[in-house]
Amino acid sequence: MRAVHFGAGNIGRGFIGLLLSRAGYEVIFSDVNDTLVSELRSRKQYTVELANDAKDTEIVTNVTAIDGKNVDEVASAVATADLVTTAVGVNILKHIAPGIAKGITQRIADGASPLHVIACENAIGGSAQLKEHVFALLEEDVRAKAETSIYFPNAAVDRIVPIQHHEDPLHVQVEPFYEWVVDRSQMAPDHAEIEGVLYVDNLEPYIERKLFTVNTGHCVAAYLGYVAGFETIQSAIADEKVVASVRGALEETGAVLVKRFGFDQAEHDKYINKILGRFINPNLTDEVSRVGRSPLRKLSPNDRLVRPALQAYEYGINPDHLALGMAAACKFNVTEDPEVVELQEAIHNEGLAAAITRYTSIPQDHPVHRQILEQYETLNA
Ligand SMILES: NC(=O)c1ccc[n+]([C@@H]2O[C@H](COP(=O)([O-])OP(=O)(O)OC[C@H]3O[C@@H](n4cnc5c(N)ncnc54)[C@H](O)[C@@H]3O)[C@@H](O)[C@H]2O)c1
Ligand SMILES: O=P(O)(O)OC[C@@H](O)[C@@H](O)[C@H](O)[C@H](O)CO
Repeated sequence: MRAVHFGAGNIGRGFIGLLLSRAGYEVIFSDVNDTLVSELRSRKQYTVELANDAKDTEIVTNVTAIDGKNVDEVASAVATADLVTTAVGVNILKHIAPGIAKGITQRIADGASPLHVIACENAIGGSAQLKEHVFALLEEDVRAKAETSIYFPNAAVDRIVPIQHHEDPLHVQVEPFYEWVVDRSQMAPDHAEIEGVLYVDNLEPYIERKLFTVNTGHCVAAYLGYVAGFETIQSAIADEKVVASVRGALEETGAVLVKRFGFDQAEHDKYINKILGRFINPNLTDEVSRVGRSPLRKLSPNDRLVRPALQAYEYGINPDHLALGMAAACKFNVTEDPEVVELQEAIHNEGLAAAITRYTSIPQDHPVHRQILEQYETLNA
């Protein structure tokens, strides 16, 4: 069995590639990073190290790579693959769509078997977004056939993999915990199961619980940690004020999740504590610059801050800590990040109120908008 996985980065090597290799797939990574591609091609294996006290390691074998910049090479790999997965970043999905579309066109012409394409990105409906990009590039007759033979089940993936700083560019350190949940209702009826993946009939509670707990808590810690002068999540979360605000934000998203999905409150409280424990992991060093990266994506209407804050408001839950997180995002000034530069320029040129509306879509007369401005003033003070 062959899997083509887009993105040989942290989660690609440290989680998806590892699980697919363990499950018996030959994993063909497609990446635009020449070093990663040539190292994977020549060595055909790499090491994953667990961030536990024993620093356990596992060698991932049966892997190789192709140049993601070469659309024909990508298309040929997709045309003959048994599975396609991605972990490139949700904003990059449109850039990998041409190779996937060309590969689907080839495999349909060859009469190949049905295919699952699973986007493992931090987003609601990641695979559905990829499908839209891909289908927009297909000829009408191919699109009609692809509708019944190419499946794009949505997924939720959870494993903290920081930026790596090792001599070996392939070595990757990961936290011990992982969870990969795939929406079975969007798959072919006789689909093969990957060991280690949880298949569910309704992904919504899983993806929202993950995104609005792990990722909401993470980015609130990153933004408030940055404002308080901390460089890592581990040092930020050790600060009493930061952790109290993170917990506050997770109580707000938790109240929304309990109402929306009927989760048991006590179970959800345990889930929150478990997530906070993962953030603290002393064997990991996770920089606030990574966790807060792409603030415009994180401030967008369907993402980890705005969506639960507006849902909270609708339910009569005060999203004060989420507003604080959004205010802190507006102070996140890691200038190597193009989204930070754009946000800071917008704040400078249009003013904070207009910039918040532009990126969050929250109108200026909305009470949550007012809360963000108030929290920004609190941070100034
Ligand atoms: N790191 C984590 O803790 C974590 C956990 C869960 C989910 N995620 C999600 O996984 C995705 C990847 O995150 P990451 O941390 O691994 O990022 P990363 O930057 O380490 O990896 C992304 C990889 O994609 C490659 N890439 C970029 N453009 C490409 C293209 N056109 N074709 C092929 N490859 C391309 C990059 O070169 C890089 O190697 C994101 O959506 C992220 O939200 C990350
Ligand atoms: O990858 P992002 O930028 O969406 O979010 C940054 C982190 O919160 C994220 O990568 C987590 O480490 C991960 O989602 C844990 O499962």
